[in-house]
Amino acid sequence: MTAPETVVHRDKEQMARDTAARLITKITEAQAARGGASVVLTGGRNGNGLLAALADAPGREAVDWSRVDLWWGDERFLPAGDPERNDTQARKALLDSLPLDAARVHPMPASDGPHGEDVEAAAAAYAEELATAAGSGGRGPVPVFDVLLLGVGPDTHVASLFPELSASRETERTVVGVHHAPKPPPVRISMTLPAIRTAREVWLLAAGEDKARAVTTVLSDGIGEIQAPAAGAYGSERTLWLLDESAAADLPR
Ligand SMILES: O=C(O)[C@H](O)[C@@H](O)[C@H](O)[C@H](O)COP(=O)(O)O
Repeated sequence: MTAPETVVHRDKEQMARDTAARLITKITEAQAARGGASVVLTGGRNGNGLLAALADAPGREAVDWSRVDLWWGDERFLPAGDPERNDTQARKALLDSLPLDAARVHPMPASDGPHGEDVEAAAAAYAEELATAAGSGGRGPVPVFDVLLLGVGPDTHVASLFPELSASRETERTVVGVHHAPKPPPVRISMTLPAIRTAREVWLLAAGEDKARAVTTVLSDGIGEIQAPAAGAYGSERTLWLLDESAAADLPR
């Protein structure tokens, strides 16, 4: 377990800009060292704010986007193209403007795809896609993710792992179906904490005063990962909490 580091930014806009620059650096370093880079995206306002900042980042041309693998940490289980889907929002914020290799962009299944409304089958299919991509060079059944991004919910959820739900207790599978999510829509697909923890670096994004309690709960109160799933989200090499002043307001200085 890597101890969480915190970086506090003036506001959410500065957090997005600085994190975009940080991600460009991390991707270019990975490409120089290993020929490619693997990033797991997250949904939500902070996650999409980061992608929008990347779209405007001066350094974005430094990345060879054709050698970036993109995965999702979670998805709202809706029909393809639904505006509420995380991948729809990511494409609008950034991806559609990048020269990505479509074969290296891995959206989670949609509810009108080959598995229909069977979210468990859809989750199992994504787990299989991860395992296939892992091959022999992966970390067990998932590829080596250079950066895994997570927005943090006001209730300390990350991805679609909500407090006390069974998905947050999963110890074996890498991807599961989620029902009764308190954040709509209720049916989702999510990577599990064991899958998240295989990433080299896990970056948690929390900006806004509505996140201050969640940040303090996890970083100061030492609450467990079932009650506070963000507490179980850490990387094998680094865990970074990227905050703004509002979200960090209740942390001991
Ligand atoms: O599907 C989703 O909604 C996201 O994956 C979710 O995990 C999000 O990152 C958090 O809820 C934070 O969202 P905000 O940044 O909008 O607060």
